Amino acid sequence: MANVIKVTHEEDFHKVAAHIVASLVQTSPRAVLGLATGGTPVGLYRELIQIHKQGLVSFAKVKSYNLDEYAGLPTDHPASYRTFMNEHLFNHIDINLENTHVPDGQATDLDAECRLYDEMLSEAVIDLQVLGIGHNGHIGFNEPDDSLNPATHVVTLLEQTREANSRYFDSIDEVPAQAITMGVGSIMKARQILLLVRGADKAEIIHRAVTGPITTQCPASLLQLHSNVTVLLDAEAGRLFQ
Ligand SMILES: O=P(O)(O)OC[C@H]1O[C@](O)(CO)[C@@H](O)[C@@H]1O
Repeated sequence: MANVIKVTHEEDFHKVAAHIVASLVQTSPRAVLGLATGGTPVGLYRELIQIHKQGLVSFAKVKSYNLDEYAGLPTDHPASYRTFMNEHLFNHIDINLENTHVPDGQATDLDAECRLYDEMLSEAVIDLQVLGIGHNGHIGFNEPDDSLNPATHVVTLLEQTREANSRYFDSIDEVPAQAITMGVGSIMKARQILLLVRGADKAEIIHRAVTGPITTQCPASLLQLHSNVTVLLDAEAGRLFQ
């Protein structure tokens, strides 16, 4: 059963999330973080930058692994997840960029890139994996399906996901059709998971993921099998929880 935390005030959402991440790094300066992109963790990263600037936490020895990256998008494209991470976090803290890992969506052999990413992951246990959830229950880019791939793999994005993410592109036609994503096996291997969920439009899917059946049709529901999951909800996303 996940530890569900519901916050009333929006600003507290980001502060609580940042407190969880920063406390870990303060006690374990060599922590390995699994990081997520999307709109949800932007406030968390903003708070972490603040805490770092106040001299309260250093990321100098931290390693990070991101969940996913679009296939075929140049690394320096404004909507690439590498650009997202650099702009929203890495460029503003003392992390060594060489210790940050995002799958290379530009690799000519994407399957080989997936194997390489898995090899790196197998050498590093993720201490804390930050996650968001898609409207269809996806985590990373692991879309609902009859079966799920546990390892890093190339995924064809569902139309619904491309539509949701088109806000970062000039038009939906520019959203790549495919992405590389860490698999659910790698996600589940993290020692601790912090699932961040905001907004009324996520209320039903997060309720289903936490209290509904464990099914590959809602990849986030597999997190019910993990022993150390914190689900952080804002008031709107948590409206179906008592
Ligand atoms: O936080 P958002 O923008 O709603 O995105 C939710 C999820 O969708 C993804 O961006 C992938 O579409 C995930 O990386 C993220 O956790």
